[in-house]
Amino acid sequence: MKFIQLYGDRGLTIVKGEGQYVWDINGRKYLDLHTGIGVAFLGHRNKRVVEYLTRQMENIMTLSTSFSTPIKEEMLKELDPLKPDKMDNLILFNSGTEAVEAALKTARKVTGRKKIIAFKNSFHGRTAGSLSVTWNKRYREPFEPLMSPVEFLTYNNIDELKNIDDQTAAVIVEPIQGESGVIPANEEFMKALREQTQKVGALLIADEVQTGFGRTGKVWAYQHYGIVPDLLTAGKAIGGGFPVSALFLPDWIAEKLEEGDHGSTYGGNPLAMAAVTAASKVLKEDNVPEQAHIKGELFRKILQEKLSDLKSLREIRGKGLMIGIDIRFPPAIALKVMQDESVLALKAGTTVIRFLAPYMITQKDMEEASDAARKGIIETENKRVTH
Ligand SMILES: Cc1ncc(COP(=O)(O)O)c(C=O)c1O
Repeated sequence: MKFIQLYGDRGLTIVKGEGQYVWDINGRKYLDLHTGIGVAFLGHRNKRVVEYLTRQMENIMTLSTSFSTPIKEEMLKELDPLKPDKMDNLILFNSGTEAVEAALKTARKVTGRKKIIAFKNSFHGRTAGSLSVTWNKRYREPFEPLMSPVEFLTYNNIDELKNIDDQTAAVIVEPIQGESGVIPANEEFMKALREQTQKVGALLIADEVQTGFGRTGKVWAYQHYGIVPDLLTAGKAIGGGFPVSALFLPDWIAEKLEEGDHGSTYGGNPLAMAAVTAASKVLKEDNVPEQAHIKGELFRKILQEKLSDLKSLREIRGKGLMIGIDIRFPPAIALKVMQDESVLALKAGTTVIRFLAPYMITQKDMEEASDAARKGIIETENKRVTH
């Protein structure tokens, strides 16, 4: 039997992970800034997460949310101080795309409207609903017709926000566009977006599957912008490595959802709840958002120092530990060179090397990663000249 490779094969067999490192089958150690596309933000096999999952496995692993179990209460208690402003309710799913599907359905039900607005270069997932609000035609077009009507506006363009009208159910936005190249929204844009959605009665969905749970230096990235969205989707980091996602919602929206409106067999299973409980504890006890802020600043400074003389460097950007190095060229060669230097990173957009580091990354790790990036970029420049 063959496993279908929907993501490019990196040619490595990984057998172990611990903190910010992974080891391959030959015992070679790598600094992991790929982190399963941002999932292992709390490090591989975070002790607290392993402890909670192990304990939960000894009790009960699977249970429909029709039944209650003590870990649910514990999770709600631990998550409460971290919840997005005014969002006292949550529904659990298993992947980011599912949380987005639920957000879109909820917006339609609550507003009675159909139109969804998204932004150019957005990425929200690859199931039918989330794919319809994902910008990349290469992902979208072979599967059309998808959900409609959907309109794409230019990210960070305030003028175009007037297209959000009283037919609009919701606007979905990434506070920092991740997949398309680590592109932060600017503050005036987010403020104007909040104002316009409020004016016409459209819901504002912050898709924080990649930015959420401390990665950008705040628990939620919208908190950088002095606004509060109506709905928030989270995934990746929130389970400390376990597959789980969430839709957060305020009372006035939650009250309008009825039994049967949505569902998921695995959503809210006891293991996922144990993972979220542990991850929430770690986030608070280790001041993870603050560490991500401080370390992100340091990492960008080191990268600037080591890379700023390179002629292909366009920009080093991001917030906290969500960092993009825009190099004008496709990053494939650079990523391969870095991997050979024992640093795993990933691509974003067409020309960006992306680092999604775990919060326990050290200054030494940052220096090694920056040296590897330098080598990779120089090799890219040389190959582009000679070929
Ligand atoms: C902002 C955003 N939304 C949604 C998704 C989809 O998440 P998943 O791959 O877990 O379905 C991603 C994945 O990268 C993402 O970055």
